[in-house]
Amino acid sequence: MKTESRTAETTTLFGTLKRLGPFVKPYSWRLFGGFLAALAAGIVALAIPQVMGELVNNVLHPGTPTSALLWVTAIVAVLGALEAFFIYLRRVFVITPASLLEAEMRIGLFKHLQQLPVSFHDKWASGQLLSRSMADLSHTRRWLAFGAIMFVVSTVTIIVGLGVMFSSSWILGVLYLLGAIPVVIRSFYFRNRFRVVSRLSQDQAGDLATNVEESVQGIRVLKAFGRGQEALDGFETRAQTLRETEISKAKTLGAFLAVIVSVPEIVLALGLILGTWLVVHQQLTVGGLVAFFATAAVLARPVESVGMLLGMTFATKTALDRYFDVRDSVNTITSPAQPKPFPDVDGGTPAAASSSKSASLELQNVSFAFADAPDAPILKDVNLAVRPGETMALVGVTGSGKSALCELVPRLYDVTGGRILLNGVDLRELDLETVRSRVSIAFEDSILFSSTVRDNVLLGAPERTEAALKEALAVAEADFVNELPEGVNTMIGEQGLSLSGGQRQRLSLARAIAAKPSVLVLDDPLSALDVRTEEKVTENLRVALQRTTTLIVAHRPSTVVLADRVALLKDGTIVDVGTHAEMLARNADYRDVISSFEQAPTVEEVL
Ligand SMILES: Nc1ncnc2c1ncn2[C@@H]1O[C@H](COP(=O)(O)OP(=O)(O)OP(=O)(O)O)[C@@H](O)[C@H]1O
Repeated sequence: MKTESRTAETTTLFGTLKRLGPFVKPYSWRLFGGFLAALAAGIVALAIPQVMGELVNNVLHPGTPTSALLWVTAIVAVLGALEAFFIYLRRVFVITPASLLEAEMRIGLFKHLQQLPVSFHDKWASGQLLSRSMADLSHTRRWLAFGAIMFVVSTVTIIVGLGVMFSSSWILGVLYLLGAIPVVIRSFYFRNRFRVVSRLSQDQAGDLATNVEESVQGIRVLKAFGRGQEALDGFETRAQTLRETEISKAKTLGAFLAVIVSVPEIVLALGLILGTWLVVHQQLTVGGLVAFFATAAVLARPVESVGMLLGMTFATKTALDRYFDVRDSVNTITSPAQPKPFPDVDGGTPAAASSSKSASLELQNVSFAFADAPDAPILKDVNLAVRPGETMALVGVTGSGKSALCELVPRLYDVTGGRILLNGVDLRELDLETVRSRVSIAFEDSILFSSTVRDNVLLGAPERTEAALKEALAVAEADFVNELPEGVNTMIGEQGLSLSGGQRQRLSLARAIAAKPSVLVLDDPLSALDVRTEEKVTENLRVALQRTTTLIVAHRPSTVVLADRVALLKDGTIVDVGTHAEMLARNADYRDVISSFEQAPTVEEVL
């Protein structure tokens, strides 16, 4: 299983939230408007108890005219309506920017994922990337639209409310403030514990998503081998682990909430005793006591929600840390600051340099090791020169590094030593996009996207014409597309029609051909074809790609024979290059490899 790098918890809450700044900046005025609206709602809510205090002190006494009573009631009702209006206004202000910000961050992440090298994707499990781009960003949106604003507003409301309480009675105010001490102490413990447990739960949710994805992708294998129960058991264990973490998270929050809710209640009970004593000793008016308790009642909600909002803020910090883990991953395969123009060996002007002009391909002392095994190079001191327009077959036993070598040519990985030249220029000195438009590759595992046959084949084509489509399909012997329900407009891929392995390979090959590359790299793209079709395709390729430099990984003598020359890869290096006949005559290793291709499996091998 892929294990992405989980960064240690080194960032502070402020440090992480600060990184939202550039994303928030375009919407700062609207978010500020939302904050003001929420603040106004809080202040209006606080004004209601004051009006009630006035009511008790100055209005409610024997002989009060009904009109005065109606006036006060009307004021309370208007204040209530105003509070509701400001809450509505907050939503209007923040919902659009928060959802836009979420979409932008998501698109930014996707763009970054597209740019990151294959070595990054080798390490990171898809479920982790999925949960970071979906759940973590939804969490951030909810926090921004509600949590952040309400956290600030609740804090301000509590501070203002405390001021109001002090103005009613400083003794009661001090009592209320003393209640904050256990809450503050508790919140430190809460912060540390909640941070750990919320990170754990978000990571485990990502692992679970990976688990679902792998099981769905491998459903045929699980069914065929009767391993459904095992997969279910594995999933259940992970789901249970996540559930336990969620419970632990809820318990942590619950324990904190218990303190944050019960302490003010206890303080209020003590306040009632003290307040009554103060009223009896005429150090406080009845109206003042009513206003104090009404304010405390209004503060009960922000005090309670501040705990929840703190939890939400820490969970958002975790979500953002997870998001930036990916955004901070450095793209190691980039264009140089000043790329050289693609060298046009035919001597034409750059404008005339069509992408279908062939180029020479040369590997000079190339070595390569995967990032997770830097001390075990797959390729060592590889030297190989493919002339413009030449077809070079690459032959070697399984696991000898043929695919690794192929993937170096379009810079899916970078060499760890030596260099690869296109028309004499190091790939790393050329613009990356240019390299990838000049080099096209077809893999053994053909990946098709949920789209039409046409879109899949013309994915990298410089001209998306009918002629280019037909030509590529013809060379790849993919005439089966005419039999599909809607021909080239038939939807294929995960959301469309399923194709056989050989059909998929031919479409993948057609895609590489339609790109009209200068260098075509074919990493065993014919392995799923029957021998006759493979021969036909190889023959077509020879005719159609006369001007295209081709490096083809071959597993069948029929393909090798049609190549101009063959290179033998052994122990991570090219040990011999020559025509098929020359190699057969002089190289015992080559004869071994070729005969292993031809040999029918023995009874033991079959069993
Ligand atoms: N991402 C990776 N990280 C580490 N090692 C890898 C990675 N991908 C492949 N390898 C290893 O590199 C070696 C060469 O693999 P490669 O796929 O290039 O061989 P190959 O010659 O194309 O094999 P085959 O003919 O079976 O396709 C293998 O030992 C393989 O296990």
